[in-house]
Amino acid sequence: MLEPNADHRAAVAQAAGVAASRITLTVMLDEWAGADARRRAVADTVCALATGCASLAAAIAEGPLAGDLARTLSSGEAGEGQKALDVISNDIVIGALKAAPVAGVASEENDAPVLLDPTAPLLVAIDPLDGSSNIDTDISVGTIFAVFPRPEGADASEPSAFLQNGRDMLAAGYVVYGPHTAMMLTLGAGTWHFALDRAGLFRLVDAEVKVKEGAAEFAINMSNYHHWDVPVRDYVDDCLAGKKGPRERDFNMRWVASMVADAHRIFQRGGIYLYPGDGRKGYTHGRLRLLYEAFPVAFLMEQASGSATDGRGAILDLTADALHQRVPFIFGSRDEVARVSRYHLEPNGHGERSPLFARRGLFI
Ligand SMILES: O=P(O)(O)OC[C@H]1O[C@](O)(COP(=O)(O)O)[C@@H](O)[C@@H]1O
Ligand SMILES: [Mg+2]
Ligand SMILES: [Mg+2]
Repeated sequence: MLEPNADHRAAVAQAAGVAASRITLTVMLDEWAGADARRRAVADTVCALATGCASLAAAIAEGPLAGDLARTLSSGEAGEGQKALDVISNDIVIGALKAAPVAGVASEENDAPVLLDPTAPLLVAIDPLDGSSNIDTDISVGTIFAVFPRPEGADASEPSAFLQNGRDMLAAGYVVYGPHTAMMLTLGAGTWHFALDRAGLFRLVDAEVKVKEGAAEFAINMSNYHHWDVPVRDYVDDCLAGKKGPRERDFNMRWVASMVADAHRIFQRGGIYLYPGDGRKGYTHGRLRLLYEAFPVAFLMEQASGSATDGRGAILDLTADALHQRVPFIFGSRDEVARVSRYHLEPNGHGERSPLFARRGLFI
């Protein structure tokens, strides 16, 4: 049987030029929390989430050997039917959060908040499994989470407790279950990158993640081109025009259809992700959910010198007005996100755009 042993791993690490042993998430969190009670609560919550995600990684790694994880249990609007693995993921992460100081959980998989310890200081918003359309194809999926304070006196079983501003978030992160399992985490002072080892520990890869500028790579589901509004079409047209267009360089395109995997690539090499609102029924505000998809990724991005917008303003300046609210979501390298914002905010020719390339159309 091919079972990688410690020697094998050390050899790989040596060959890759990295240290074989790295500082763990638990140690980082412990150091960060110190004697501060609020920080300690956040650290315990992130630890609980990490434990849940490590078990989930093991279940996902078994694939079809763990049963038909991709079987559809119910169909939903916007192609979001619930799959078996969605439900398993939800049970695992909520089960793990029972050990943390969390009053309630707003999950993509539950219509209403799930009440845990009503007097606890924190709330968690979570997408237990992002990219569920990819389960049966062995493509990366993920978990996305946001940690909020429980407002004074708020009842965590009520959606209103969760309807907070993006800048109220205390911590946010995601775990991507790819060829290796990785976590991106922010506690509000930078973005940290970890990888899961075979013993189930998240080990530090980079404590100063920075999203590069100047990348020529965009991610969008091109099949929706004819449903987009003018600013988004103009932006993509300009990228597609390549060297002969206003951008004067060729662009590459990627679309994993697991937002976490697209985000993870952008953290590694820059670029931009767009899921705008479009003309299809149910897609006026795009597809992604504000509380547990856009907020956490926007927080991670801003803490890594990237940015995130709905086309009009920073995602983190929004205040949620419904638990499962959708939002047009554009994030990535700061220069590209700023450019897309200009296309939205400057209807007549997008600032520096040459009239040769200007499209006439209705500004939304
Ligand atoms: O199939 P589409 O419309 O391109 O949508 C893909 C997008 O939908 C999502 O999968 C939504 O996440 P869920 O799997 O949690 O519903 C994003 O991760 C992804 O970018
Ligand atoms: Mg999702
Ligand atoms: Mg999901």
